[in-house]
Amino acid sequence: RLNTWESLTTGIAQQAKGVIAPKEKTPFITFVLGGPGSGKGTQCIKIVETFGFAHLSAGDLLRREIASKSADGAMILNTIKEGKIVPSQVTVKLIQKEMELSDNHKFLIDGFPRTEENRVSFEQIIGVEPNVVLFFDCPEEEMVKRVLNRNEGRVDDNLETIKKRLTVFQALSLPVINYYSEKGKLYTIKAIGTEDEIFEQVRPIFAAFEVCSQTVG
Ligand SMILES: Nc1ncnc2c1ncn2[C@@H]1O[C@H](COP(=O)(O)OP(=O)(O)OP(=O)(O)O)[C@@H](O)[C@H]1O
Ligand SMILES: Nc1ccn([C@H]2C[C@H](O)[C@@H](COP(=O)(O)O)O2)c(=O)n1
Ligand SMILES: [Mg+2]
Repeated sequence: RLNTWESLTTGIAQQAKGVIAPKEKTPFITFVLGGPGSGKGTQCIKIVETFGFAHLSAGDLLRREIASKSADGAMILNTIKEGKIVPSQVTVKLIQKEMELSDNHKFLIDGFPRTEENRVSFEQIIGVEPNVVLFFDCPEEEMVKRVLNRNEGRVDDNLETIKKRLTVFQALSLPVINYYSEKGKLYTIKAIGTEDEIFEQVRPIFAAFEVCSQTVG
């Protein structure tokens, strides 16, 4: 059986379904990390507009499962309300499905990996490592202010859950960020200022990769 890496590269999964042309380009994967409210989703929209990535938000995929009342929906809802992390197998399978369905080869995977278990599970199931890891580094006070002002009706946008999410971020997500720093893949963005000012730190990172891919051919 082909793993996702092979099927993404060759497009055989899509060809078998007879709907999408073979994928000729190697996947380019960016993980987008940062605490709750650090501005990941906001900046992903700008990256998509400017650089044509497919945006896969792990949180959005999990919320979609809740809304569709799938078998895992109730468990996911309780986990998110508690500010905890959904078992990796569930989240990675949702990401895998989206990657296989996409006809893009450039993926922004937003809010993932949140834990070492997430990270290892992605490597085992998808069989590939990220090319770039972005870290939106934002002071806690600012993150809390932004989340409380977000007003999108999210079940986790309340002070009690935000405090739990910040604790989980410090304990479980920072080690993942340190791991990628040691691997030389981490790009840290100072996530304060206006959305446009922050994007001006993000833009050159992807612009450099665009130049590289054009040079290589
Ligand atoms: N630079 C900024 N200045 C002020 N507000 C911002 C800025 N960037 C984003 N916001 C706002 O802050 C809130 C949180 O942003 P966003 O949803 O992008 O964060 P996130 O990192 O995706 O959070 P989460 O992990 O909870 O999904 C949103 O209401 C957004 O409009
Ligand atoms: N890798 C992930 C991503 C998200 N979740 C759960 C727990 C988060 O608090 C919630 C919301 O995610 P966000 O929209 O803030 O990225 O979804 C998870 O368990 N694992
Ligand atoms: Mg988000």
